[in-house]
Amino acid sequence: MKASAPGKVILFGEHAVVYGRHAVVTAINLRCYAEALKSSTFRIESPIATTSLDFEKHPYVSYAIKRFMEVKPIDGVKIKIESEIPIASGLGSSAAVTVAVLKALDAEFDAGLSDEELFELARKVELDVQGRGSGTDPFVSTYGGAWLIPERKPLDLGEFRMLIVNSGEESITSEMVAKVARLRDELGDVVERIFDVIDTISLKAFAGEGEISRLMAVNQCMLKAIGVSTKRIDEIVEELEGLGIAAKITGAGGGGSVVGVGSDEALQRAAKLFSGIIVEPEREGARVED
Ligand SMILES: Nc1ncnc2c1ncn2[C@@H]1O[C@H](COP(=O)(O)OP(=O)(O)O)[C@@H](O)[C@H]1O
Ligand SMILES: C[C@@](O)(CCOP(=O)(O)O)CC(=O)O
Ligand SMILES: [Mg+2]
Repeated sequence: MKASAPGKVILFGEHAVVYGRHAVVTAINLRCYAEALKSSTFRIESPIATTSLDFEKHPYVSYAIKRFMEVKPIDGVKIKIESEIPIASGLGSSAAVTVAVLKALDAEFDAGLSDEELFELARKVELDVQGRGSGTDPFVSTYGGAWLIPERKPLDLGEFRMLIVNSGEESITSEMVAKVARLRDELGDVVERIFDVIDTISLKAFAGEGEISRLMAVNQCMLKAIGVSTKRIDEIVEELEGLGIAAKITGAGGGGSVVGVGSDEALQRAAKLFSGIIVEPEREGARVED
């Protein structure tokens, strides 16, 4: 059986959300597709590699199968993955592949998982691989839509278009989350206060208070302060702002993507200049594909 799950854009609150602060997040119209077929052995085919269960080359997929087997033991499965979501780019490719694989396993082996049970398994997989995580990505890949996290308050973004510019540098979430944890251990209250500022920004943005471009600019400054921006990301942000586009890191940073918000005309022009893509909110989460 084949299933899919969407990627996501964190508009506000990444990293702070790992420590219980608010984030504003939306699923986007880029999806990861996974096919699961009963088999007597384990095989995983993806754009990355073809392996058996392999916790090095396919950590999220292998842990997803392992976690699924706690619910329903199986003798083997062949998993085939295709994805529209750039890998290690801050768009939640890890959660999307995890949720898509779990949804495909659920359908192929008729495990009868509810959305909440699917999310819980995906959240465990995120922790298995990353050690730390807010569960934001697994939640929004499972349920789709746009939300204020952690209360799961829905947000109607309508056709809110977002520009995604890839920095060309890989963003390895587990490494960036660990880097921020080290800084927090070192600076303690300083980092907590930065998280409080990001928390307030997310709440203001959700309430429609304050100019979104200012909120994004301050959020980006806070992400730079906790060490997850790069020279290239700073350049992209500055150049986009010069084109009248509000811009910030989306996701773990340390590379990956910058999200831009502005007029359709400005976004189209910038997409051409930066070879970026324009994405839209996605209402649908994990689903079985016909
Ligand atoms: N299409 C895919 N096929 C197999 N694994 C994938 C795929 N997309 C993402 N992954 C897994 O997710 C990891 C990237 O996750 P992460 O570092 O969290 O970046 P992102 O910001 O994309 O979530 C990859 O190293 C790989 O293990
Ligand atoms: C940095 C963080 O806030 C988001 C990570 O997003 P991504 O894996 O870079 O798409 C981590 C988390 O919320 O668990
Ligand atoms: Mg990730």
